[in-house]
Amino acid sequence: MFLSRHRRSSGTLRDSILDRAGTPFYPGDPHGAMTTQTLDEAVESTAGAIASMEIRGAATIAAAAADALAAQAEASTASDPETFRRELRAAARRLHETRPTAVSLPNALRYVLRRMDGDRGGDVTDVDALRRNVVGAAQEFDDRLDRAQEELGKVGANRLRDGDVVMTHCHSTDVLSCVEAAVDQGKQLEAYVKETRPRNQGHITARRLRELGVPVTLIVDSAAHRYLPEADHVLVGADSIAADGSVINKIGTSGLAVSARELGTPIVVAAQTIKLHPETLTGHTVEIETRDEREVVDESTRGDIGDIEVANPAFDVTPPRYVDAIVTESGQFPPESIVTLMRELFGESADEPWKEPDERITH
Ligand SMILES: O=C(COP(=O)(O)O)[C@H](O)[C@H](O)COP(=O)(O)O
Repeated sequence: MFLSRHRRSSGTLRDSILDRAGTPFYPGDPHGAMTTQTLDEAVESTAGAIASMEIRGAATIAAAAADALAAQAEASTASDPETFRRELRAAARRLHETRPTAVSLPNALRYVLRRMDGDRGGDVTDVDALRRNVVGAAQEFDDRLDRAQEELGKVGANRLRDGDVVMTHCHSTDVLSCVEAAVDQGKQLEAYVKETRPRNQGHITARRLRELGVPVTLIVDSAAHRYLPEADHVLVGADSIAADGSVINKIGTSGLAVSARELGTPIVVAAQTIKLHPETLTGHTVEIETRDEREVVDESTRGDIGDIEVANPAFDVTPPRYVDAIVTESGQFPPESIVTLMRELFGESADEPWKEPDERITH
């Protein structure tokens, strides 16, 4: 199915890493008792690929993390349930520490770990039953991601009319799903695609849109204001959505949204509900990742410029007043009402099942 291909562009990498055998348990684990156990190579490779952005984009990261937990479960040689559970928690911690901003990552880990004991609440005494639960939950998570992306695509497509021009920022598989559904309905669309410095994810979007038959004009980020009057919609994805409706997405989204509001162009955020950040319900803020300055200036340019600061935040926060609609698999919402959906899906608090029981705090 095409929708899976949106999200699984890192599939070759993921498939190859799932074949490899175990490596020594990672040294950062504070629990000395774990040092004789192993983290599967698939966990290490996936964590490395997420950190280096070979696997990137919130939905793709979430699917890769769930798959890595399944690989850990399949490879585990634990002889008793408590050792197995500790291994899975350690694998989840390794994945969790890779990138801080996309909440789809901890939400994926929560989904799988909460189902590890099935409905027996910690009483499972058989390692094989735990293994089956983890593998089954990871598969179920993947299937739900695919379905959610397909459903939200249909909702987003309803906002797009034949002949519309969209402007995009970064590369979002949720956004592409909306465009694909509109194209499937026979609508002709055109796109202005922002290149999205410093990593140029706009180039991926441009390629995918071309594959869908959408004519693309690639523009530098600073040309957005110049071309916005020709766009009918700004379409962006999200890494996290906070309880107040703020949207955390690739750096440059907030400036684009302010420009679009000024010029009267509607801003639509395409985001499956795994992008809702449950910890923001209790006042926590979303950490914005800062990445290496070499993404912005190469070493020879750095040498020429001399002794200056280079800042490279990967994401920014768009306040809800600049967002017209958040499109999810459960329908579209004004940003201010997303909190209701968040409470429905996550309750009032978010647990951290990757932590050892004695380290957990209630949010
Ligand atoms: O900001 C990015 C990617 O940032 P990075 O390239 O730094 O990971 C995307 O807009 C969201 O993750 C949504 O993507 P999706 O809709 O595919 O989940």
